[in-house]
Amino acid sequence: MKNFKPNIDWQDKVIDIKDLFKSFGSNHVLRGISLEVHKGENVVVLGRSGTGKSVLIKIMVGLLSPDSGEVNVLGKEVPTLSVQELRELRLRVGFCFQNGALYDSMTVGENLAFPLKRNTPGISRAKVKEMVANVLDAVGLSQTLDQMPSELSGGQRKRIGIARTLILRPDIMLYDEPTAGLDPITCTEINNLINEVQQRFNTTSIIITHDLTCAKAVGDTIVVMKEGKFIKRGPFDEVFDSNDELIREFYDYNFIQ
Ligand SMILES: Nc1ncnc2c1ncn2[C@@H]1O[C@H](COP(=O)(O)OP(=O)(O)OP(=O)(O)O)[C@@H](O)[C@H]1O
Repeated sequence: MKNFKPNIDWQDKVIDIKDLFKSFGSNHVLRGISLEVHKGENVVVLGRSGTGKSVLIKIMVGLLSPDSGEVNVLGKEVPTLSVQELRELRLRVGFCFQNGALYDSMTVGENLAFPLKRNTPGISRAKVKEMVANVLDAVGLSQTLDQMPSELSGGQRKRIGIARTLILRPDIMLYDEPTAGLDPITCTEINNLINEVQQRFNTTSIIITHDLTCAKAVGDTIVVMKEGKFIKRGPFDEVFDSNDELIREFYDYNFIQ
């Protein structure tokens, strides 16, 4: 449970998706998805493998186009955007990859400086240094500045991956399976970090996961996806305090893993 009250603006829809459909040939992946995400809200998308979570995320940032439906992200109708406009949008939507996607040949500090230098032409060395130090402090890993990624634990790599996304100060953070492959204690640390990011930077986040413990710890709202549709939506306790056959099935599946 969170030890703070998230500052969510329920009037401000940062993501507004209506009746989204997407098929690949005869594979009908998204079958009428609607989703509202508000400023400052952590929304968890729970669903088994292959239900279309990644397809949904890709449509949100214009990497795939929908067959029909509306996709509004940060006030922009994504399917109508030009290549340049999509580039600008993607800078405001930070994607945290499952494995952190760090460059093995660069130190932690260089890994963090890289996106900053690439996306902020003319930024001074002093400013880069300051921002790298700030973001490392935010993820609690200041001591790793000069280390190589290979010297980090799995959990530390995840934290640095999050820091590397955070350094561009995105409006939206997308976390893809943030706790996959981690032991329970490290999972808790990552869940805490996701909450700290929400509290400290007031970002809006979408967290894709199969992990119910993670969903419970970080989600203000949980949406459960099954066969291309959202079958439930609400706070964790509401969604899982349910005798609904479909939800029980998901719950049982999760704990057998
Ligand atoms: N570019 C594509 N071309 C054709 N089919 C695709 C494409 N991208 C995804 N799919 C199909 O869409 C379905 C949903 O895939 P998706 O990757 O979104 O699942 P997921 O819910 O993210 O699963 P996981 O949790 O395993 O990552 C799958 O059947 C996949 O094969």
